[in-house]
Amino acid sequence: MVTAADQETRQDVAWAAARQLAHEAAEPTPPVQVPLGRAAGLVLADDLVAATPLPAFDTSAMDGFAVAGPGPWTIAGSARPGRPWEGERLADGQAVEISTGAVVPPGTHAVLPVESATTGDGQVTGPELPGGKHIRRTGEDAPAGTSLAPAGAPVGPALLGLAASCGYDELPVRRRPSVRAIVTGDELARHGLPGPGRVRDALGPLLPPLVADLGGDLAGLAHVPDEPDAALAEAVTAASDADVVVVTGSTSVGVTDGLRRLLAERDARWIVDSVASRPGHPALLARPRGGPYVIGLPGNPFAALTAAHTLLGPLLAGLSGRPLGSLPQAPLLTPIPVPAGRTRIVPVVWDGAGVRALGGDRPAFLNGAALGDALAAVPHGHEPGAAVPLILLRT
Ligand SMILES: Nc1nc2c(c(=O)[nH]1)N[C@H]1C(S)=C(S)[C@@H](COP(=O)(O)OP(=O)(O)OC[C@H]3O[C@@H](n4cnc5c(N)ncnc54)[C@H](O)[C@@H]3O)O[C@H]1N2
Ligand code: MOO
Repeated sequence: MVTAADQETRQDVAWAAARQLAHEAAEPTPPVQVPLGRAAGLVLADDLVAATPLPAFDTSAMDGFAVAGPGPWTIAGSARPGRPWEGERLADGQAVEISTGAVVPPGTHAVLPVESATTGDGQVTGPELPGGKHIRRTGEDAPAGTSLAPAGAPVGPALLGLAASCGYDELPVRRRPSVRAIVTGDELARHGLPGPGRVRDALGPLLPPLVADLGGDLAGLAHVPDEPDAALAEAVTAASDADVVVVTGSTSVGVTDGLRRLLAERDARWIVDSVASRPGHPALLARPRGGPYVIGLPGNPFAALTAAHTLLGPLLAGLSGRPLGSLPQAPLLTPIPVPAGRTRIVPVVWDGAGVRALGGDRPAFLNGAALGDALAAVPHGHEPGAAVPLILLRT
């Protein structure tokens, strides 16, 4: 439970509140206009509005005959996509051979599909059709001026196609925020087997795809020794061209964990200074005066992964103008003990009507997360079968 005093100090912030605070702290990057071909994966900076009615003209939904009045009908020409019928208005008793997607001539009552039509001697016959049958009317999908997607919507394949259908050549978007990562730890090895006093760096390989999944552009990743403190200070200064600096393995209170000392020296504004979650408790988010946002992820790899989803994901969403949205939920079928006042983050897999905890989730062990479909955020007092929020790990 977060008390008013905790909110003031930003310590032990409840897990859901930490996500919210990280999102709210972000000032969105400025909008830019980019050609459609470069907009995929970015976020709309403005509503996407239909400039014309959609469809923009009455169009045939079938290959067949546009007919006027009761049959039989005399065939008076043809209408093809991009090549409308040249007459002015179809008179009763007339028909025009028409293709799907062609302009429906004025005066048309309905389109008779070719499968229902009988032709001969320049005439066509067929069953009586209700007015408007097989005609897609102007503006039937959306009248001009309709807002089709709100600012903050991610630009995916369908949105790009929709924008093109509306006649857009460029879109107003926000660029992906840039991230620089600093991995600290004198014990870390980047190749070969772990052994006494020697830990393989798990976060160097984990961070680039994670940053991309969370909506950022990783501009660089540096390995920095624990001591002296000046090494971390220099690395953070060198990373200040990014929107966000992520530092791993320096969040705790030991002599080799200098991040909090550095943030104090730089008069940083605290946004989150530890989260009431397990793992990921020492995670932090602060902003030194005049510098980029700084996120501290715990050195334990699974703790770092959960903390990135808690703080980095929402911060990047806010920077790119995406709403935080509510998380999907599913019943968690496995009993999970959760200490009072904490949220446990556990890897889960889909299992029929709900999700099942996988295990393999001690703070330094990524086995469960490597195989999981999602991370479940489990509150204190959870009963098996009750729904919990999920952070999806696969799409
Ligand atoms: N007195 C206290 N000590 C600790 C506390 C505390 O509240 N009081 N919190 C513990 C928790 S919880 C965590 S999590 C860690 C966080 O520590 P740091 O972020 O400062 O990280 P380190 O101490 O450097 O490393 C912790 C652990 O993780 C290993 N590590 C570090 N980086 C990597 C990497 N890139 N790849 C793989 N493994 C890594 C490191 O060897 C340590 O074993 O603090 C606790 N202590
Ligand atoms: O909470 Mo730490 O983040 O246990 O590993």
